[in-house]
Amino acid sequence: MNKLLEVDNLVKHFHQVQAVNGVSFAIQRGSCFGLLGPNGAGKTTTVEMLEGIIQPTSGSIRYKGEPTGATFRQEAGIMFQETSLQEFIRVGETLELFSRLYTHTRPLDELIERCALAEFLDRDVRRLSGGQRQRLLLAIALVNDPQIVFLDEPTTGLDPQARRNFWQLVNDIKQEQKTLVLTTHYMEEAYELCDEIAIMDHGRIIAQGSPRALLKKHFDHSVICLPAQDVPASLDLDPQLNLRRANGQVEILSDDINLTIRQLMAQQVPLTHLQIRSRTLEDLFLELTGRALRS
Ligand SMILES: Nc1ncnc2c1ncn2[C@@H]1O[C@H](COP(=O)(O)OP(=O)(O)OP(=O)(O)O)[C@@H](O)[C@H]1O
Repeated sequence: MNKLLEVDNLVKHFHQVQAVNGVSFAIQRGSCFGLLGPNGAGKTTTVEMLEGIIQPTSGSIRYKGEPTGATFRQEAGIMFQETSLQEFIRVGETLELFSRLYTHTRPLDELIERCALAEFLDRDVRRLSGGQRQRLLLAIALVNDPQIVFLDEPTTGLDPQARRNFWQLVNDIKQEQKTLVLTTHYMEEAYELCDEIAIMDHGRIIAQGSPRALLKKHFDHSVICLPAQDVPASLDLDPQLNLRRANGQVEILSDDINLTIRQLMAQQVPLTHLQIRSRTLEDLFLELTGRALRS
């Protein structure tokens, strides 16, 4: 049995707010499954139903083929967005406190090394940087040596370097064959970490698959980027080409780069600053919803 967690037609209504509107998916053992979407899409509500923190209005969740219960609670690790860490205590004491909650735990020394916490063990948890705090929260999620780990927007607010360091940690955990469920606003993060993603909007899944397969299915185009001042408003291109102007740039979606460049040259558009990029998951989101992921 390769499916560790199966979700069928999950719905959650908060009075008149329809936060989650019937989502279904299965998460394979040892994979990283990502839920992506903008603020309010329903990611946290979905994950909190999976974690058992809130009850679904309807729908089912099965872990190892059974409704989630005591086994799931012992075998799941949760990295909360805002775990309220006990104030006035130190990092090492915090880990000890959480490890006492479980019958089966992972050696703390190993966790401390894995999450690079050795230097901060005696530090008050209020004095940690954003990256250090996230590493501590991850260590807490791993304290019971879970088979499935939930990471809810684990890198929100971190600087790019701290984010990349955190990704390395998550990749190390993946190597241990743990199953991961990740929510994120960052398409780059999903591309880097996830084997499969579900893109959510308005409480529904609007696209699902591996990041590469999704890009391949939806896009066989490249994007030609030019400074806006180099591209005259009167430019006459193939009418099927999609051209958009934003932030001082012109972006042209093209499925035939050679032809598009010939058309630009024929109209004396300077190409000194031309750049060509592949389309990203960010573009995919824009295409599917007509909105940018981060507004
Ligand atoms: N306890 C609640 N009571 C009422 N409405 C809620 C509650 N929790 C969430 N919602 C609403 O449900 C919708 C989905 O919220 P949710 O937090 O799941 O989205 P999200 O995709 O996780 O967003 P974010 O990225 O901002 O965390 C939103 O409209 C939100 O306002």
